[in-house]
Amino acid sequence: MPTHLSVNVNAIAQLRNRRNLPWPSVVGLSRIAMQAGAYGITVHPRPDERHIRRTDVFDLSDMLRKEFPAAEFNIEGYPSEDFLELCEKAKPAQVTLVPDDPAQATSDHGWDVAKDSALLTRVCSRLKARGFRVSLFLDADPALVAGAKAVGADRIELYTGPYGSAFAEHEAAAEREKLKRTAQAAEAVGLGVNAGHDLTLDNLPPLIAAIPSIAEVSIGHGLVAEALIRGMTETVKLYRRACGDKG
Ligand SMILES: CC(=O)[C@@H](O)[C@H](O)COP(=O)(O)O
Ligand SMILES: NCC(=O)COP(=O)(O)O
Repeated sequence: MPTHLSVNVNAIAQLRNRRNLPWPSVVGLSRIAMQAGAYGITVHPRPDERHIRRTDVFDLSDMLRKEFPAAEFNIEGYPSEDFLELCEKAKPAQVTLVPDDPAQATSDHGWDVAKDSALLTRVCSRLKARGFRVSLFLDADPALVAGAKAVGADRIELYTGPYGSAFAEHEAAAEREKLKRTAQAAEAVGLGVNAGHDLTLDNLPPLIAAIPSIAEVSIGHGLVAEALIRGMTETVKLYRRACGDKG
């Protein structure tokens, strides 16, 4: 089975939030992503609503349920009471638990599953009782896998940030190897494997070639950057025409 693509729309919300205007539309662009064959949509609503707002979560959940009933809606975040209640109301297919501090600029590490085992056990059980798949954001370290299994997660999400920022090939190869060994350890104990953070058109194919069993990747920043590049030529032509330029 090919690796599923979940499109993370945080960056679209961040661009929209620059103005008090409704574009670019998070729901509209998610619809386009789904029409293009994405498997699902990912959001990471942060407590300060710097990008995804609570209302986006409900609007996306409604749109996907009505227009793409087979789509996977994936909500990521730190399991505060507010976050858990948001998930319970929005009813995603998957919740990805991330150990982020509210002030953190972006996700930059996975769970310390031993230290947070009581919290994670309680939260996995609560979310799974609602029928949501639970995935735990984890660093590339096979030693962490037993703890993820023990707290009751269904999947792990490999944190690929160090891989995404390793530009020298020998560094990328070393990171890929750690990710591969962690994925193998997870599969050996029956955990599914997702991956995400700073994946791009360049670094994704070698990752999938090394770990073909990755069930799902969630990609936002690189994908949205690529969409802007690929749409620029056509858009400038349209604006030139709007200026009356017939050349
Ligand atoms: C959990 C994870 O890897 C993140 O990539 C996250 O969803 C990105 O968050 P920001 O878009 O806020 O940087
Ligand atoms: N779950 C990881 C994710 O959604 C990736 O986001 P990004 O780093 O590609 O923006």
